[in-house]
Amino acid sequence: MYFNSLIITIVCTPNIFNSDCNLDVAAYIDTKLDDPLSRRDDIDYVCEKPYFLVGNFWNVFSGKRQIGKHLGDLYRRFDGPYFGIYIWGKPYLVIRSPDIIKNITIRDFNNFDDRTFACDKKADDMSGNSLFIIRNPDWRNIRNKLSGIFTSGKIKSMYPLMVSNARQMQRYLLKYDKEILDMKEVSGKYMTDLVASCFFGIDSNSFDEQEESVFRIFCRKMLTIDFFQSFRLFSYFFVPKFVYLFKLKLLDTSYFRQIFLETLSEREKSGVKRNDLVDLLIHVRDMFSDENKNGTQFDTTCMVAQAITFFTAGFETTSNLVALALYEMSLHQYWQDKVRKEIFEAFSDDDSHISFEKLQQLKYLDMVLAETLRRYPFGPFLNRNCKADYIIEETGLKIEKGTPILIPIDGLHFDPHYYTDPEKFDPGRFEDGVKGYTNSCVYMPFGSGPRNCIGDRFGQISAKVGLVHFLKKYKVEKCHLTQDPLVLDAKSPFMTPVNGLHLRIETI
Ligand code: HEM
Repeated sequence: MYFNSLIITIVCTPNIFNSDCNLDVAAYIDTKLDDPLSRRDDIDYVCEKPYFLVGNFWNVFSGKRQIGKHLGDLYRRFDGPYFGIYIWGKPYLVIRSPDIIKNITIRDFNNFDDRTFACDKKADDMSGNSLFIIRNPDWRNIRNKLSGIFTSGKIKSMYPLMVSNARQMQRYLLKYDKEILDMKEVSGKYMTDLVASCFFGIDSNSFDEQEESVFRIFCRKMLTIDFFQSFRLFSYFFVPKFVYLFKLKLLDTSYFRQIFLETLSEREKSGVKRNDLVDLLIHVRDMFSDENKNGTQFDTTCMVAQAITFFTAGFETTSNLVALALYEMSLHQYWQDKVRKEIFEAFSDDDSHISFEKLQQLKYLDMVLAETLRRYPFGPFLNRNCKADYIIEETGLKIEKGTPILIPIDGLHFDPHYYTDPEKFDPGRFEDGVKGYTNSCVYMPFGSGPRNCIGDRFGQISAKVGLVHFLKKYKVEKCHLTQDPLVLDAKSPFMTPVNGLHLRIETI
């Protein structure tokens, strides 16, 4: 017992790393650790026994378990509305109850409107201005300005660009009839070209086999998780002090910044319009050019930061979704046939294209995507910072100001209370859509509340365009290189397969 307390004291000491660490919560969790799985009579609160420095994340830091799955494991070990864990000496409150999640992310959002990530404009003006990371009041100001950027109408005007990219993928695949391909790489190329044309206004020609596209090389480089990248990501997520101390940049985005600025200057000189994100951001910047309140002017730096954010937040998430949907359909041919039949029926008589409107009516494709996102939510947990002391009314627990909150999406998505036979790939469970599940906060692949994903519609439409064009011409099958069950990359904070996704493709 004494040893436990000693360890906890040492574990809590590295608050030098976390000036905003909430010591009261730490003390509260300490009192519970004599019997880590015990409960207090008055409140339903249990916590995990932490280890020196790594807290409850040894499996994650040692590369044994993907972070989302690890949080899911913890979720499954406990019941009750929440539990506590330590990460790098800092206490976190993990919420299990959908009702409390709803209150935190929606009803009482004003008290939880920031994420817990490091945000330092001086260390990194790109991530420091990014919508994903920026804190309030700046976030609210920028999100309001961007609210109209991904409406159905705006996405529709980018639809021809998306279709043109999907056709390039179709043509490229012709050469690989009856061969095994890494579909993660193919969907990566498709999404690279799509974001390059829709967000940066350039053709990146990733399917050109003569010479690898420079844009694609930089995309891959930026997203490769080596030791330093892991350290940087980890610091941004869990040890903000390192970011401020070492002036760490979240990502090396200098190439993308240069490309965006070149396109911007060309557009401004020529006045040419392409209905893409560059045009939309120019419009937002010009519309608010007079405003200079709160230091959140939407200037060129802020504009470039959003373009890079949309690119980083949208590219890998969507290409992952495309590849994983194909993977699941290769294992479940019944669903592949059902979706393909629906696609054939939706194409126009001349067989050349599917309209933007019809794309939205593909019910079985929607169900397959919803189920794929349930099984593999790219960002497997949400996080929120508690702005001021807050009482959970259901239980009376006081969450102290500054406490970081985690919402374990994997845990909820695989909870048999909410999903019958959760391990089974069953798109049929979404026959009536996802709304019921989303409203009750048990389905959150795009997050929850006002700080949810701003690009969810863009991501889903881009994925659908790619899949429709793929399935119209090709079948996918499992082969001897296909992982079954799928192995997730434990080194990545995101739910992405390790070593690609190899499938056999065949022309129809
Ligand atoms: C399948 C595709 C995608 C998935 C699964 C996904 C998932 C998510 C999740 C889980 C969040 C956190 C939400 C929260 O904390 O409540 C998020 C935020 C965000 N996503 Fe996505 N996303 C996808 C596509 C996109 C695309 C295509 C874009 C840009 C065009 C985008 C831009 C963003 C941004 C900017 C945020 C931060 C929003 C804010 O803080 O205001 N995402 N996304």
